[in-house]
Amino acid sequence: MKTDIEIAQEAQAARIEDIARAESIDEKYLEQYGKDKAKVSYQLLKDTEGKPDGKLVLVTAITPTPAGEGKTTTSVGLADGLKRLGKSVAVALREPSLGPVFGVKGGAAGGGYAQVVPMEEINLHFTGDFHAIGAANNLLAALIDNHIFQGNALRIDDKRITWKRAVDMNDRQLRNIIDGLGKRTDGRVREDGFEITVASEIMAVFCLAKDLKDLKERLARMIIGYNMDNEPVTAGDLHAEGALTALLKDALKPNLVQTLEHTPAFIHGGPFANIAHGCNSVLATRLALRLNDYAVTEAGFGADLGAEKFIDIKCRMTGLRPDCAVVVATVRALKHHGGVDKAELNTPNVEALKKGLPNLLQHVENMTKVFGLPTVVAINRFPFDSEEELNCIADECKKLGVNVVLSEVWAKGGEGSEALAREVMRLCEDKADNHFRFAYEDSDSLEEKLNKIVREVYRGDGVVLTAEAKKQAKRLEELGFGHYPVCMAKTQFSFSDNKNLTGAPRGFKITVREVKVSAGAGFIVVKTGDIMTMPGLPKVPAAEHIDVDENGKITGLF
Ligand SMILES: Nc1ncnc2c1ncn2[C@@H]1O[C@H](COP(=O)(O)OP(=O)(O)O)[C@@H](O)[C@H]1O
Ligand SMILES: O=COP(=O)(O)O
Ligand SMILES: [Mg+2]
Repeated sequence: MKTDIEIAQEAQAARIEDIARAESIDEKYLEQYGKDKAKVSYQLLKDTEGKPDGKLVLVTAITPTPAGEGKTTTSVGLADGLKRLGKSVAVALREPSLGPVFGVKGGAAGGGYAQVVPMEEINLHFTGDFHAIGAANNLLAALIDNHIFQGNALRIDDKRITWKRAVDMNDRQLRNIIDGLGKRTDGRVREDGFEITVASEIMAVFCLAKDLKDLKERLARMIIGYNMDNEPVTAGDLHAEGALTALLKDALKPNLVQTLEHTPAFIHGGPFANIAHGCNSVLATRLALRLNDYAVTEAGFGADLGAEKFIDIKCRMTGLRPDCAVVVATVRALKHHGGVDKAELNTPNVEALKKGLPNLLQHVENMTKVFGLPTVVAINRFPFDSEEELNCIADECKKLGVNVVLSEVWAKGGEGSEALAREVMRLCEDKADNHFRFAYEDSDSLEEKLNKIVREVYRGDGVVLTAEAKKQAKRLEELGFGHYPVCMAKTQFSFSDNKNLTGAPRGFKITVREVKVSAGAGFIVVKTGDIMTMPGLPKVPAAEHIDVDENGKITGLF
């Protein structure tokens, strides 16, 4: 079997202007970045106002193993399958972060014969959006410290600066730092720290902004910390929003590339779903919907994270509504939830598989009952899955009335998802079965929102706020942010806040240790357990297996 990068490098991609033409994107909206990448002006959305949108398909998954269970791969393959059935379709995905690319997980361009191309460029610098977001984040950080150095007219309390510096890398060494060292003219000494760019509030603002004006207004509202009277200080107070918007103006245009089967792919923005809201930009989703009968989009990690935030944050803010949901499940992840060690996941084990099924069933119940969406389980077939294991999942699901289809997109591309594509089309057409709802209401208090998510989605016994978190929550409600939706920052490896509690755990509480408002993004970030916004590299980083030959050909990217 060829590697992902070998398959991608052998691909005969169409010229990006031909992909755009097939999407009826007039060349006046298209800015090419080479022969196989382009940006599409958001003006196209304004100029096609009133044109009906296509159907929105949300792809989520069960609680993943660290390698991931194939949401991106399935999203790409499903879009290819819908195209094979004659539908106009696009896939809308997030841009990969260099953290996982050089860390554990690898790239985020799909896999096998269900990939977006040019895979190396998409996984590395792409069109520079993350660099622009990082620069904007760090310009604001520099303006904060410079304001203090130049006399601190806003009386910023340097013990209450909530704004972090950012870099798109897994670098634990930068989590907690002291800077401003040196001579008096070298700055003011203070505790500081970095978060990974995908956790920056600017990334969230970028992904939720509906146009350039909204982007700038949101940037101005971002709270960077508090003054000596514990009053919020915003980026607008520092007159930063104009410069930040200048840095982001071009990045805000969604990127257009293609799948191996020349299906259009809008790839834009990249928040992780454990430490951020986990969805690609609203602009990219809207473009995919406006130009096609179907838009297939992914929300990160398991349905307890990405799908919950897609619904309770992105849909709540935009009015978007999924027409159906696809829950990706794998034999290996179900065996993992059945207690099998990583080294044994390729060994057939039906008993363990059955023990892991409750994790799948809980995610399916959440999508159908908590969020009211027509749902299908896509079993993402891996090479070492046995027929007996695959039949076991299908039989158990059917016994419980769970809709399930086998997906073979990794091995076969779009041909491997035609059955899934047909089921998705059926679910989207059957509006009677769509009872979309949020997990909580705007009017719920912050603690009520948290308890509804933990009890209804995670099936926990509720939340416990530390004394510090309680103080922060009270202050945010006093400041009028209590009606904001919440963005749960939680481990992706468990419904609980303990990554070792696999399967469908019960009898646990979620400990909230920090509550911080992202006033520009319009939600409250709730840090649980020991979740961190600056991941670290593993013992053997993927970076060690990446190389480039004398002709510039990259190997080892996956
Ligand atoms: N059916 C499959 N067989 C083999 N490898 C797969 C399959 N599906 C996905 N992968 C690989 O697993 C990893 C995670 O896939 P991805 O689609 O990124 O998952 P997610 O989006 O859920 O994190 C990628 O390296 C991808 O190539
Ligand atoms: O935010 C995480 O996204 P994936 O689940 O696609 O890795
Ligand atoms: Mg993915």
